[in-house]
Amino acid sequence: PVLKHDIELPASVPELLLEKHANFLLSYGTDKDEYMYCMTEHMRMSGMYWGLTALDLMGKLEQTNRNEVLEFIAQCQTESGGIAASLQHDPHILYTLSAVQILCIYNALDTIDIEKVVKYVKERQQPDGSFTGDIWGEIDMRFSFCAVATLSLLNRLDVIDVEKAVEFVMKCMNFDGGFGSKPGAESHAGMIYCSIGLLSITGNLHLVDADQLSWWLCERQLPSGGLNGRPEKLPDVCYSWWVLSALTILGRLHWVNKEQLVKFVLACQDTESGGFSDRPGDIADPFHTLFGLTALSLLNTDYPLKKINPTYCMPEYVIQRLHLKPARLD
Ligand SMILES: COc1ccc(S(=O)(=O)N2Cc3cc(C#N)ccc3N(Cc3cncn3C)C[C@H]2Cc2ccccc2)cc1
Ligand SMILES: [Zn+2]
Repeated sequence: PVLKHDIELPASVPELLLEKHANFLLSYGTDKDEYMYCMTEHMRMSGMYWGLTALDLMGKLEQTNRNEVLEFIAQCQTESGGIAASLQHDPHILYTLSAVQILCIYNALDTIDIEKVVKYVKERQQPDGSFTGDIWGEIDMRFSFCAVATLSLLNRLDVIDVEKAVEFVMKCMNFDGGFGSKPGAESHAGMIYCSIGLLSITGNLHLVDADQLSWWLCERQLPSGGLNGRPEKLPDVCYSWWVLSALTILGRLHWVNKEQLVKFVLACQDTESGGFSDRPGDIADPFHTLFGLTALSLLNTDYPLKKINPTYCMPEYVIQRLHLKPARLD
């Protein structure tokens, strides 16, 4: 039987509904007893990072409540130095990165105790170079990226063993040129973004086979123009980010069909509520709204969006303000 791994795009797709997306994000999760507000509490810090980065790309950051966000982040830093997703939650490296990203965008790093954040991240590194997400010990290459991205944003990469960190990432490389979450795990676009991002920050892109890996990444594009995360999977707008950012760092963004992908991304807009969903017709959320906008930013469309930095997934002007120069292959 022919398995269906793609979708049909509608004949015509809407232009970028920028104002609708801004309103969708500005009002998302404000109603405290709304279902989504409760469901997203466990990842609130990341949800705020996705929303604020998307709003900044659209030039709407001044419409956000800066003081309220900074106050919330200060309250989420725990005794350990790590930062939690929400009040009374346990700290985790995922949310520590999201918090530091938000503070860099607001240019307000003095809101938290930087030294204690640095100590928390340093404590996550294992003898084999890998990183745990929190004190419970789960190892995942995503956490290596979070650790290196966080410390480099704070200009404190000196506190960890970068060479061992790179060594662990390279142990996660597979024969197809891709990367998995642990040594032996199958290649996945999200893990390729994390590994290439870490190699970009640490200046080790020479360790990968750019052609083989870029070929695997371009294989993610389907007839609908959308990108999936693994072979045989359906297209999803958030994979536009994982794949396009890695291809941009590898200097091979031009290998994807830009027109078809732009059409797919625009088809994922929710014309009623605003926001983007993973595929046309699904429910919009802040995560896919950010990654729909970052795809259009990376693809250099004529839409009025700020440039996104492919390594940090933060506005380019913020990375420049921090004097950071993550490596790219040209
Ligand atoms: C919709 O039920 C969910 C399921 C999981 C999660 S999650 O574990 O917190 N998380 C973040 C995430 C946030 C939102 C939003 N708003 C929506 C989805 C989504 N996914 C799930 C997803 C995305 N594409 C398809 N799928 C199924 C990724 C996941 C893992 C992830 C976390 C951080 C950075 C990258 C990836 C949240 C909601
Ligand atoms: Zn998705």
